[in-house]
Amino acid sequence: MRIIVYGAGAIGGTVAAALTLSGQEVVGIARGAQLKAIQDDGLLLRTPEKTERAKFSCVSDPTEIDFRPDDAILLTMKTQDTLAALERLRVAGVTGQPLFCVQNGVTNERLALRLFPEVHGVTVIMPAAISAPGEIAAHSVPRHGIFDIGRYPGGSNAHDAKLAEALEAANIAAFVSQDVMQSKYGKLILNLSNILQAALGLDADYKHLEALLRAEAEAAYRAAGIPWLDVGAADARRAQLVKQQPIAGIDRLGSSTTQSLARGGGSIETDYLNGEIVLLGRLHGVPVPANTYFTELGARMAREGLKPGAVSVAEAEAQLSALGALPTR
Ligand SMILES: NC(=O)C1=CN([C@@H]2O[C@H](COP(=O)(O)OP(=O)(O)OC[C@H]3O[C@@H](n4cnc5c(N)ncnc54)[C@H](OP(=O)(O)O)[C@@H]3O)[C@@H](O)[C@H]2O)C=CC1
Ligand SMILES: CC(C)(CO)C(=O)C(=O)O
Repeated sequence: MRIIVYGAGAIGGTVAAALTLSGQEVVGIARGAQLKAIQDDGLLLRTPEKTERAKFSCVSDPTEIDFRPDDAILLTMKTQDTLAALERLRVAGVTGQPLFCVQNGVTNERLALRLFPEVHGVTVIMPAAISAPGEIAAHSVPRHGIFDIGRYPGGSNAHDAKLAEALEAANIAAFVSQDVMQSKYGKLILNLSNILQAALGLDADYKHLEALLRAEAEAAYRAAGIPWLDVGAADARRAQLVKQQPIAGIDRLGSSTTQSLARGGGSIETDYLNGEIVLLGRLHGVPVPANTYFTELGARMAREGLKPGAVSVAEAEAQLSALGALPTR
């Protein structure tokens, strides 16, 4: 098996580097400064314990790859970039190869299954960031992360087992799941806070707003009949396998959404995180004003190039009160 990592950023870069360092054949797909850096000198994987350089082949588009029947393709771009990437895979002649959505949210698998038959979901617990072009900071020890892996929409097959084996050899804890979407819906509840941190800042006190977003999500899930699995603090595997630690010389890590706003690339994943709850609310008649407000705020911040922390908690509270999502003070 060869592993194609499409989107060699924070998660894709960690996975591509760790797999390469374990002896696995990897081809990355990247763009911009990240592509140039990887092509020039590989990817530097920095962890709290060590720094290692991984050299693997990296291209700018799937059409540069001569795909083989036993390739496994990992999608590791943010959700707003998935559809364009899937279309490029189709142009490149990918057909029945397994496609793994190593991404947050629950939209990617459905998008992929429209175009490809062998789609798998992966729930990603892996705090990581691009610290500079060609350099990834992976903050978790003793493992780089925990992945739950399963076939979409349910069950599992030999492709899941094979990928899990390769990831385990690369220090990523991998568990084959018979219902991976349950854990992805659980992870989505955690990711509703991404925009809180991104908009209000790393040190803001937004626990009350987090509770609001989660309560709306749980009401929407119940109305839609969607089961979910708690993969937060209640997940006993975390304490053993993913302890987030600082890396000398690297600034404090923010969520993937904070990273997007800090980079200012003009797009954000919030439409597919909090926006998923907005969609469910609209489909099932459940009021979700707080998720709607933060989804629209995320879009505005990306559009206007606002940096993380540009909005105050008081401003967000005032807007939410006006929408009836919070009691008026
Ligand atoms: N970072 C984290 O700690 C975690 C992230 N996740 C999830 O993992 C997924 C990936 O996030 P993350 O790694 O943070 O994102 P990043 O933005 O760090 O990495 C994605 C990379 O893919 C590149 N890319 C996108 N489209 C293409 C394309 N068509 N061709 C080539 N390269 C492309 C992006 O380039 P460009 O920058 O130019 O857009 C970027 O370098 C998301 O769903 C996220 O929510 C899950 C858990 C933790
Ligand atoms: C939950 C969290 C914040 C963990 O890294 C994440 O999934 C993200 O950064 O998107």
